[in-house]
Amino acid sequence: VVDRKGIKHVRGPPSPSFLCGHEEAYVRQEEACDLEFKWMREYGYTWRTGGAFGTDVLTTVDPKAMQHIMQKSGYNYTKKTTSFHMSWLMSGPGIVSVLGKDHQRHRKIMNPAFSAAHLRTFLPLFQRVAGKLSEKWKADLMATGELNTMLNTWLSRATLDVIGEAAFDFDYNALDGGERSAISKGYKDIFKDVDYQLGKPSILFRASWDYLPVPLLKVIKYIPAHPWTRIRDLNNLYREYGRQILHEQAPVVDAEKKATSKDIMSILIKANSSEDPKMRMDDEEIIAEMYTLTIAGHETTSTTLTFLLYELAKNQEYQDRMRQEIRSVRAQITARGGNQFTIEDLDSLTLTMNAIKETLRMHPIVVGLHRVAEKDDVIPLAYPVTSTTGEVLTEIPVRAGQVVFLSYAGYQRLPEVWGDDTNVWNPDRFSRLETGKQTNVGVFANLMAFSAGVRACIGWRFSLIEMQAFLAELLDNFQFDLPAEKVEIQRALAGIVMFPIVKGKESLGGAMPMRISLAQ
Ligand code: HEM
Repeated sequence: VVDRKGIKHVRGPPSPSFLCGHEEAYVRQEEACDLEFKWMREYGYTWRTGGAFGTDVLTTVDPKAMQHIMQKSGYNYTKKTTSFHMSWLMSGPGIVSVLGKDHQRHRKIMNPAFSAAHLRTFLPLFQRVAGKLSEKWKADLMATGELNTMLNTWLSRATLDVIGEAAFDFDYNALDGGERSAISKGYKDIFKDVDYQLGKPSILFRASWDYLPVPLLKVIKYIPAHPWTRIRDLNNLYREYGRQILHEQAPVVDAEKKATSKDIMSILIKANSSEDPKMRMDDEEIIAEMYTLTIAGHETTSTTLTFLLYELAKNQEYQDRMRQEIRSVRAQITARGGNQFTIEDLDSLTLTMNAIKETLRMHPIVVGLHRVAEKDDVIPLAYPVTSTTGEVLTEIPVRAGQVVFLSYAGYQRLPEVWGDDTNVWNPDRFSRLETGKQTNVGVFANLMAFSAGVRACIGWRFSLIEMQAFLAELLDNFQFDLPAEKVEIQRALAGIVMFPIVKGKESLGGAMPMRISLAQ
């Protein structure tokens, strides 16, 4: 191994500014991830970009590097201060904002509620909420014949109701727009308000966190200016609800009901009380977990569904085929005297599953993640790159403290892995992919959309079943078309989170106008 100081020998685009590096250009891209798609073509699959304050960031879309960093190195690659502290400001000490041993403790207590067997029990809930959404659309369609609406808003409310009930048996009442939907209003566009189109001062302020002690960072929450007040208000609102929910959840409130409760929080509270007292979560952590589950578990799923239905509106032929497959399985269910899809029925919907995979591939909601090497290390590459001096690099030695950006969006466009048409939404690719030849990464379908390893998405199976159930209900009943008036949808970035907006109407926030009618 050649010992080197830093990664200066790795090629990459020249840094436009010592202070901000490429960070400003990255967050201000018009179309999410166009920059890395360009750099991948120019420099190969691993390159160097500029971070803030003259630092170098190793950026990669290489599957072997991802497998090494996220899957094989345990906690040796940690989160950047800006990212875990931002989560802390939003949610408090929940699973997304704690590190190392604390993270292990949280994860252990949360895992039982996310077992494959337990998640199956949520299917009737997913179907009930999808059915409710369906009824609402049908009622509107009775009056108008055609519904021109913001699809993302409806789906976001539906997935919020789902996560409320699944996570802590709580009715957010978002689909009905009821009183408790204060929280749903509080969440609306939170990522956009906090992270969208950051200017230089915000970028530098956040980058400075890497150099400050964590106790000092805690006072950021008291800064009386946007976006910190916005975060604080939501956090306060949430803590109020959290305490109320925790009280409603306490075993003393209704011991009989609690014994049979299957929501995530009940299982978590049971797992917590059977832990060694030193390892237990306290109330503050449990409330933070509720907030975390709500924020991690609703817009991610609803935005993925939004992009999927957008692609179906553009690909009518696939939409028809998907609907036919759903209806033919539904006919079998009726023939056997049933009235709802079972998990096995949903799994038999190959076209639906392929559409979900393809949407996660093309439109990953979390476009990539930063990690920091805790120790000196050597990162192996599946696709060697050429150094500034013309050497072929098959691995990259890094020093402790090196920041790495893993672009999931970039990896998921590699022609070597996914085929030549990677910029086209083509779900049928998943029926012909030879997965045996690929480097094994991620938790599902070799995608990185749910990340990988010790901090992979805990809710990926939950999300898949939820999406399958919603699609079976919605495609059976409705036809999705682009609006009659042409609008341009852009993929906007808030930090590393992607969401759709209408070009020229950015002030609307997340938006996906859609024309919905009854399916023939
Ligand atoms: C399509 C939907 C989803 C996508 C694309 C997604 C993606 C991700 C990604 C990329 C991470 C890693 C974040 C990081 O390391 O900073 C993550 C973590 C997480 N996700 Fe998801 N997620 C989805 C749905 C859900 C759902 C439905 C839930 C809950 C029911 C959930 C709960 C979580 C939690 C708690 C974490 C933190 C895990 C940890 O740090 O140990 N997610 N998710």
